[in-house]
Amino acid sequence: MSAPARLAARQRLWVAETFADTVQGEGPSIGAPAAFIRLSRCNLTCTWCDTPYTWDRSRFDLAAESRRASAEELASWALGRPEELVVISGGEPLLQQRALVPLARMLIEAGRRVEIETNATYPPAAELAASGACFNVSPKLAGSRVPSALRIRPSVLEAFAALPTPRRVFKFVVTGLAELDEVDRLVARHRLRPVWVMPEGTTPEKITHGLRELAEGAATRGYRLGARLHVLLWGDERGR
Ligand SMILES: Nc1nc2[nH]cc(C(=O)O)c2c(=O)[nH]1
Ligand code: SF4
Ligand SMILES: [Mg+2]
Repeated sequence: MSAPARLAARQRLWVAETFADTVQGEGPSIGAPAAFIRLSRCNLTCTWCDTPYTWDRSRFDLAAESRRASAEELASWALGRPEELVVISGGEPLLQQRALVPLARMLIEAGRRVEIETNATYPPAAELAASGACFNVSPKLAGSRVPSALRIRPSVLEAFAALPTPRRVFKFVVTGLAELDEVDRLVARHRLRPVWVMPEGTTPEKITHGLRELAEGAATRGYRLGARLHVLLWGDERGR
């Protein structure tokens, strides 16, 4: 490793948890065995968020819910695992994207695939986009109850849309059939393709019900239906 690379590898990130022995539950790699690095902190406050321990100071002690770890330490944990896919989620991982660059690079150089889950409010830095990581870009809808100006950033959507197709997909958590019209408007306005929609929910029953509700509307629009497979398998279990 060169001296600048060694320095970069020492950059530290706020981490909520690392876990493996699971599958990527969302998006194009659904079903793939995956190791997860969940970063702490988020800039949004979605009502239905299933990881409030990464951001909600009113309910959680974030100092107790997170630790600082270097990019090198996190890469070494993931490279000690057999899973080929490493998913970096949060929280909002792009809040810490400077330190994500060396992490993504180390993983990809070692032959891993990296997917970054993002809420589409921060544009990807050129170095991160060039690292070979793929982005599962998930803009939030009105059902999140986050004010529109905070959750929809047109220039960010356009920056992701400008990346080569295999590097990013757009993914929407939908709380009901009516929200597909809102997805349509965003998709048309910012030319977002390919699109995955998946039902909101933290129980297998709710996901199954949501899938049935969305199936026809998604197919008509040419959207892919995503299950949130980990919820079908393990419900709301943490670390899955
Ligand atoms: N298995 C599993 N797959 C996931 N894909 C995206 C997740 C996320 O929390 O962003 C997630 C998660 O929490 N678990
Ligand atoms: S953007 Fe994601 S992590 Fe942040 S509050 Fe919304 S659902 Fe939770
Ligand atoms: Mg999750």
